[in-house]
Order: sequence, then C-alpha cells, then structure tokens
Amino acid sequence: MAVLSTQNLSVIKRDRLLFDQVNLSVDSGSLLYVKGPNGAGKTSLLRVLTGLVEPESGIVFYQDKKIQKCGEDYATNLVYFGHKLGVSGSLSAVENLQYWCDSHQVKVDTNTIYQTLEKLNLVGLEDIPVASLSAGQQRRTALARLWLKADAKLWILDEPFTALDVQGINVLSDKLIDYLSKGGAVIITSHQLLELDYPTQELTLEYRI
Ligand SMILES: Nc1ncnc2c1ncn2[C@@H]1O[C@H](COP(=O)(O)OP(=O)(O)OP(=O)(O)O)[C@@H](O)[C@H]1O
Repeated sequence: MAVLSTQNLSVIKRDRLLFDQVNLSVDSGSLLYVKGPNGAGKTSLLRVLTGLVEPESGIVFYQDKKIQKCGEDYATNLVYFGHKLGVSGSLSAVENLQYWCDSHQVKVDTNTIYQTLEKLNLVGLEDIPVASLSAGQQRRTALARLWLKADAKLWILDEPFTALDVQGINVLSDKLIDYLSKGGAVIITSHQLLELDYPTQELTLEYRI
C-alpha cells in the first residue's frame, strides 16, 4: 500500500492549467523529486498533496484513503515544510519549536530540542529571538521539526535546501537518507541539484502556457 498516491490530479490557477491528470505514488522508504521551472506548479502540487488546497479535479489518497476522510491520522503522520518558515521572529528557536511541537501533538522535552539544535549547528543561538538569526540559521531552526517528528510517515518538503550552506546541505541530506532508510517517504522540490545517494523517482512539471 502506498503512503501517498493521487488519481488524475489537475490544478488551474488564474485560468492556466498548471498540471493535468497527475498520477503519483510514493511508498514507504521512497523518495519522489518534483522538478520543473519557476511557475510550473510544484508548490501548488505539494499544497494539494497536503490537503491545504483543493484540486480542480482528482483525488489524493493517504494509505488508500481519501485525505479528506483521514481526519487527524494524515496530519499526525505528515510534516509539511513549505516556502514560509512559520516561525515567529520574536520567539527564540527553542520557544518556536516547543510551540510547534505543542500544536502538532509532538511530545518532546526541552532537552531534546536543545540537542536537535546542536545537530543543526545552532549552539549558543537557541535562546535569542529568531529574527536576529541569519536566513540560513532561521531555516535550520524550522528544519529542526524534521528531527523532532521523524516518526511521521511522510515528509513533504518545498525547497528545503534554500539558504543552507554546504554543511547544512550535508546535514539535511544525511537526515533525509536516514529517514528514508528507516521507511519514511519523502516528496521534495529543489532547484539545487538533488544529489542524494538514494534511489529517486522523478516527476517533472512543464511550464504550460
Ligand atoms: N494562490 C494563488 N492564486 C493565483 N495564482 C497562483 C496562486 N498560487 C500560485 N499561483 C500561480 O500558479 C503558478 C504556479 O505557482 P507555483 O508556486 O506552484 O510554482 P512553482 O513551480 O512552485 O514555482 P517556483 O519554482 O518559482 O517556486 C504561478 O504562475 C503562480 O502565479
């Protein structure tokens, strides 16, 4: 049984058909790389997969069940990392992550959050307002959610490598491979070349006029 699959997904934005009849299927331990130029519809597709946006037509299934019928089960087993980081600049990294965990029913103690931030090279920056961190450090803060919710069955990641330096890219790449190797499923977009040493399915969206 696929973790996530679709049947004939089509999305229109401003009278433009972004994609039509998309059928995809992602199993446990599988990586799907969604490619395409700016404006092709990658983010739109990912948002439909999360259930945040309704498609014009077609169905998204989580473990063979329509996502609209899954209730909390889908949300509990999903991490969506979108373009917007969803962090509050006035809160510290620890406070942001504690808040995120509380609102996503992720049970962690504060010590685990500090340890996770250490893995992301944010030692000494855990307790200052996130607004005073660099762009890459803010992104690392948001990405810590992947470490904190590694028992989710599916990660949907929209450009997670943006603003990361080489070390950050390596840390995230290793985490993705670790998660996939343990049976997680990943759907990812990236304008940087995705060079994960892991079997990768690709879905390319063309820019349609
Ligand atoms: N809420 C919206 N309302 C109207 N048009 C939208 C909306 N969201 C996206 N679009 C349009 O849909 C098209 C696809 O946008 P989308 O963000 O999905 O592309 P993308 O492939 O992710 O692009 P990029 O590589 O630049 O991130 C764009 O032309 C955009 O203007």
